[in-house]
Amino acid sequence: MTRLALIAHDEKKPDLVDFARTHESQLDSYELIATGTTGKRLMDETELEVERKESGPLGGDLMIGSEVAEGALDGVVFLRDPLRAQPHEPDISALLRICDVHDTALATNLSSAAFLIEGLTN
Ligand SMILES: O=C(CO)COP(=O)(O)O
Repeated sequence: MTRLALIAHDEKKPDLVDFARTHESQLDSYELIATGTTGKRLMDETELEVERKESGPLGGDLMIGSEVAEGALDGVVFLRDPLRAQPHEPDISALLRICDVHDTALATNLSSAAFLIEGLTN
């Protein structure tokens, strides 16, 4: 089964929820994981089932990165806030890096996220 991670920084969470609603039937056929607060928002605001990891600043990005390293994930949608520095920037960099190390599909904005899930379906 396709396993996809969904993550968004606070300013981008509404965009991710909208994205998840738009693609809900497709996402519903995947195993979804998310960082803590993102996962809660998705579960509260859509019908999707999401396995929640720790919140990003508490290690959630690293937990998702470890799944990438294990080859357990088919893709990562990570709507980063490009306009604000995050306290856990090293963890964010680590996640992006490990996606590149393992050639795991990674989308960091909505346009590429749409391509990513289209690609996962085909
Ligand atoms: O900070 C995050 C990703 O770097 C997201 O974490 P939350 O989903 O817990 O807000």
